[in-house]
Amino acid sequence: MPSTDEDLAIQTTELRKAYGSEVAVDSLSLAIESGTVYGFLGPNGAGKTTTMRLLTGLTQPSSGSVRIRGVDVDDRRSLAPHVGYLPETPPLYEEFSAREQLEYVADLRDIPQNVARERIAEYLDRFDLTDDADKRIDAYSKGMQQKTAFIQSVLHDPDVLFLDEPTSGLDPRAARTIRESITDFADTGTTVFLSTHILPVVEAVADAVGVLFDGRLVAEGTPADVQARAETGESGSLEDAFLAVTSEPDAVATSERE
Ligand SMILES: Nc1ncnc2c1ncn2[C@@H]1O[C@H](COP(=O)(O)OP(=O)(O)OP(=O)(O)O)[C@@H](O)[C@H]1O
Repeated sequence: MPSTDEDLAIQTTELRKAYGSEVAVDSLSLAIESGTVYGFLGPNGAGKTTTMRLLTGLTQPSSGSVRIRGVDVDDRRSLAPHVGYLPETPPLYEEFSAREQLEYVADLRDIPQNVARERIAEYLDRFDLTDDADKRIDAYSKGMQQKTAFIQSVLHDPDVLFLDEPTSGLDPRAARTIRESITDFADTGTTVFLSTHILPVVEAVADAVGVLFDGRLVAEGTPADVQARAETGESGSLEDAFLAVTSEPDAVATSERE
């Protein structure tokens, strides 16, 4: 059954972003249904972070449009309660402890204090941060900061979650906790837009994959579809497919349009 606009958590139409003569994102049309975990892949400089910033309204497009849950992305007041974003460089107050940071974000998000305290305690425990929760963030390792940043992006239970390299700097246990959290969110209907270079993470959690190359979407579908279309053979991994479609973008883009 064709999806209607209301079923779409993320919809972009002919999205384009240029910085001077440099076109970072071009002709990007996405239609991502609610509850999907969408793995967004692409080599360095392909335009993934720019896309994330467009999808979260932090950057204005040169042309094209973005709708989140059917609402124009510029309507930030309506969307803020529903959207979570873990950027590449997360904003954390280094002089705060993780607990203070999370309580501060909970307050900004209007989460009632008793609910916030309970939720924060659960997440700190889940991410093995309880013992360090009252230390200043500037004394944290990169991984501890990343875990704190992940928690702050999901504290308000968003319907649409944007994650830019969420497992960056994390040890295997913490990375697994993030993967499990993504799956748990998806099970409760959250849409997760996940940008990462770590293909096994995408293979483990994504229902759909989009591959960006030079600002354009060169392949899209289920991980199995993308592998099949890249003609990497039955034993081909997502990595093989990624390498194939990001070296011959024209061929795949053409087959996508047929
Ligand atoms: N603020 C900016 N001003 C000028 N050019 C920019 C700006 N932001 C991004 N670009 C350019 O846009 C292109 C896409 O960059 P972007 O950071 O979106 O890529 P990416 O896929 O996230 O890369 P990586 O995987 O390395 O993080 C690059 O050529 C980059 O130099």
